[in-house]
Amino acid sequence: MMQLNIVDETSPLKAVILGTAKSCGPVPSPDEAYDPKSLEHILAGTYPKEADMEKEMDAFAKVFQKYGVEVYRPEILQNCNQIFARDIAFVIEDKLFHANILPDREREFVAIHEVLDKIDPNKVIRPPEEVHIEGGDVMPWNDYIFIGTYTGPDYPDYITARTNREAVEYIRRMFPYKTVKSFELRKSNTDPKENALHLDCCFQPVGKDKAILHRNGFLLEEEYQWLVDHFGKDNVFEINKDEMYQMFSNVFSISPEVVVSEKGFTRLNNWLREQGFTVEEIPYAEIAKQEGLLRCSTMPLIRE
Ligand SMILES: NC(=O)NCCC[C@H](N)C(=O)O
Repeated sequence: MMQLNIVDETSPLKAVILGTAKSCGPVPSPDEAYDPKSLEHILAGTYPKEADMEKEMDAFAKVFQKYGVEVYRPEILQNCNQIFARDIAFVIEDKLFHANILPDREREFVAIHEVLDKIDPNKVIRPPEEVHIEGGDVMPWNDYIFIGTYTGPDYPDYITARTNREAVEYIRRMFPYKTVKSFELRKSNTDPKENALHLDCCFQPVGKDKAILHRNGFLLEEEYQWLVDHFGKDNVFEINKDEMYQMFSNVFSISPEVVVSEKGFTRLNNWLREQGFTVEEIPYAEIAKQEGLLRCSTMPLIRE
């Protein structure tokens, strides 16, 4: 049996699911897109090619190999985009939650059966139907659980709003001894620069006490300010609109000292190195065209 353990975003990684770009299907039609950045590239004729994305994911897998991380891959489903393993499930402490994801993406979950078979069935939990939640919005951070949400009355109009009020209440009920802190995110179905698709598209902790953050991703100034105060202004790397669009906040921590990042994120990578991090740079700009990057492509199972 696999003993799951995730209580933060950065402790040394032991086991992870990494998505796959294999057999991800033809270029979607504009009405099949479920995020504005994919839509932009579909319309411009620049949607990423499977072979290019596979190369990027291979580079990511090699970094895991270098650090001795056990990597699981989903079973390949025909013509199914399975790159973003993050959203289909998430682990908090020793439990794996089966996300109530956008219906367009539900098919992706069954493909991780190799991992599910190794987990005590009592530790695999499916929230009730009214709880909409995706792993990109969920971040355990020691005594806290951070959750990105959108609770406006027009929630049903946004295909980019994936985690609702019921989800925040549900996680509070499941973890009464943790502080569940929710953040209202800015949503747009059409403009990727005005859309924080998930919390990890505008914020992520790195190391033990630092964070990458984008103010405009948050709808409420006081919630953004809470994060600045929590980490301390000097520990926050503020990114601009274009950097959020490039997915600067979606790097991935292998440990408190090692961060995997995109090779073109020069300003961020320099800052990380100045702070003492080892930065493992890989190419990931093709996958970035689908409004997801490195954190989105992983689903951590065990951190030490
Ligand atoms: N955690 C994430 O932000 N995941 C990225 C998911 C991108 C995918 N195109 C989606 O819209 O679901």
